[in-house]
Amino acid sequence: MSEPLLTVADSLKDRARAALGSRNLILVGLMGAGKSSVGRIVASQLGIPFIDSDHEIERVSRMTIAELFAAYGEDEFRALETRVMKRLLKSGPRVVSTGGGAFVNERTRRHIKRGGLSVWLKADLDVLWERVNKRDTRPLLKTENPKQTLESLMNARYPIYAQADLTVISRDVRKEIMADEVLTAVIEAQKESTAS
Ligand SMILES: Nc1ncnc2c1ncn2[C@@H]1O[C@H](COP(=O)(O)OP(=O)(O)O)[C@@H](O)[C@H]1O
Ligand SMILES: O=C(O)C1=C[C@@H](OP(=O)(O)O)[C@@H](O)[C@H](O)C1
Ligand SMILES: [Mg+2]
Repeated sequence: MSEPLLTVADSLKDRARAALGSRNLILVGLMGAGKSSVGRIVASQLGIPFIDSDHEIERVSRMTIAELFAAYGEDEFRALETRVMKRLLKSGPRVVSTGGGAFVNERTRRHIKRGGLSVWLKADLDVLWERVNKRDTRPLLKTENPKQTLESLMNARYPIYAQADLTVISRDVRKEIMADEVLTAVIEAQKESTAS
C-alpha cells in the first residue's frame, strides 16, 4: 500500500516547525489579544513545549498576578517578569506567551529579541474589550473606566509592539484559525529571509 499523502494542515505544521528550527516563538501584544490561548494551540501544532510567562510567574511566586501587583506593585512584578523571561528563553524551541507588558519593558524586550522570533497579535479595541471585560483578573484594568485604560495602553504600546519580528491580526475567528495564521507567518518570514 502506498503512504498516505500529507494533508494541507500537516504540511503547514511541518513547514512552520522546520522554519522555526531551534528558535523560540514568542507571542506579544495587549491583554485579550489571544497570546495565552492561541500560543497553546500553536505549540501543540508544532509539537514543542508551551509556556505562558504569567503562569510561570504565578508558579514560582505561588501568588496570582493580582496578588503580586497588590503586594509588591508593578515595578517588582516587572523585575520578576524579566528574570522569568530571561530563563525561559535560554533554550528552545518553545512557544512562550508573554503578559501584555513584557515586550514594553526594555530589558525584557532585549531578552525576547535575542531569544527567538517574536509575533505581535494585533487586535482593535473592540475585539480586546469584548474579551477582557468578561474577567476581572487583570490588575491594570481595575480602573474607573477600564475600556479607556485599555485604549490608553493601546496608544502607548502599539508603537513598541510594532518592533516585533512578525505581526498577525487577531480578530473574531476561531482560535485554531488564528493559530494557523501564526504558523503561516512563521513560514513566510523564513521564505523572505532566505530570499534576501
Ligand atoms: N480568536 C478568539 N476568538 C474568540 N475568543 C478568543 C480568541 N482568542 C482569545 N479569546 C478569548 O479571549 C480571552 C483572552 O484571551 P487570552 O488568550 O487570555 O489573551 P491574552 O493572553 O493575550 O491576554 C479568553 O477568554 C480567550 O478564550
Ligand atoms: O498588559 C499588562 O501589562 C499585563 C498583562 C497580563 O497578561 P495578559 O496580556 O496575558 O492578559 C498580565 O501580565 C498582567 O496583568 C499585566
Ligand atoms: Mg495571557
